[in-house]
Amino acid sequence: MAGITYEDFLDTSYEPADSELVCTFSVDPAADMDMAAAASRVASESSNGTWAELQVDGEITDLSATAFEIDGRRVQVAYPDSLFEAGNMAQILSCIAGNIMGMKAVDRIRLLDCEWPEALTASFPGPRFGSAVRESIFGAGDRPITATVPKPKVGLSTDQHVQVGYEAWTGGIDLLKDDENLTDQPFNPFRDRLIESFGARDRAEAETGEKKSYLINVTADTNTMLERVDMVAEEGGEYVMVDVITCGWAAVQTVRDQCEKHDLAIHAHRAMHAAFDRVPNHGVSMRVLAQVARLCGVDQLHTGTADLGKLENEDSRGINDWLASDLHGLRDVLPVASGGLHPGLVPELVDRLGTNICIQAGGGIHGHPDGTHAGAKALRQAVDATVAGVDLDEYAAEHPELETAIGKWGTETPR
Ligand SMILES: O=C(O)[C@H](O)COP(=O)(O)O
Ligand SMILES: [Mg+2]
Repeated sequence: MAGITYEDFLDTSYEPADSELVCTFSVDPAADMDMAAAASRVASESSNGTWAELQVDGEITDLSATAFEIDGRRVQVAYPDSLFEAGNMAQILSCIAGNIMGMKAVDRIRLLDCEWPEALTASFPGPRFGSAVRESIFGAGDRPITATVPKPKVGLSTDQHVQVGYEAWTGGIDLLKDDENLTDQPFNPFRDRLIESFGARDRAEAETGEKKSYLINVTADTNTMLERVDMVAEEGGEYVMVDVITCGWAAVQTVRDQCEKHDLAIHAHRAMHAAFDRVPNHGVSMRVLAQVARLCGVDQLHTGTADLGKLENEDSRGINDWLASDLHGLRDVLPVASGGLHPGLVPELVDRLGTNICIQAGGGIHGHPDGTHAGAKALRQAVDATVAGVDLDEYAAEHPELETAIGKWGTETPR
């Protein structure tokens, strides 16, 4: 490294090797810095450089990254394979989305996209099931699967929560889901909720003849999560739910290993993703967070509602397409559209995102004027009509629950 300066990390004639991880950034240099200097500092600080010219005795492995493309504010950097510890997502992110995010050489920097090389990809398990859950668990054929999260998101007692789940299941919903901030609070303890919900699930299955399942939120410190994963398996579940951003990717990787032992699928809620991806031109894009989630092995991931719901989202369609695309043989991930959805939005949602999705509604079911059971029926009716290619108003004329939902919310996008 002796005598190496920032400029040595910039080479616009460089062609990345297939084995390298290529990252695309948006870079706004600091006011007193030109783009070439900022780009070389990005490559330097995220691989083996620092602010000073280093004096190192003897030979060391050259793990320098190379900024090889600058196009406007778009900068591409190639990282040598040997910079990374195989299968260690925390270490990878500490390189490509680490110190550079706060470096004074840039005003703003956003990691937009990654091209994952084969060997690094193969060091991760990827999803155990992916979108195959739609068919293998629910036999859903061409239709999106549906989920609901009881509201209010916290405060319902176990009995109340379970009753809401039962009414939703028997109304036609496939999946009951915990909300992101419901785990094991005294008003609704995890173990009681798990056992009583599975009892209600069994009754709902017997009553409807349909498969029903439950996304119970195991999010906690990692050891506790592993105990909860074991508990879900022992009691006969198919899934666990994890708040993947707040608990961190290392924990997700550990949960993924435990789920492999029990044949459980992972539903990934993305609460706090917007802290990374909402500010323009800074942070880590949802596209990259989704890539990381797929590598770490979640089966279902919240990726937004294609601008139809209550939450801001980045390019749901593009992210979903990436989750379905080939990634050196890794399984795909089922996208979950959630946040402010209701029956009237279903046709447009399916038009924008297709049917290989999970449609989830909380308020759009439990806010139905006739209650949860009617709300669940209305959502399922909207899905069935959409998949059959029948106009929603026409279908509603024969289905009073849907008619009431459309009468209340129409096709409006909530805030
Ligand atoms: O966790 C979620 O995705 C939200 O709780 C969905 O709730 P909403 O449908 O009421 O917006
Ligand atoms: Mg929620």
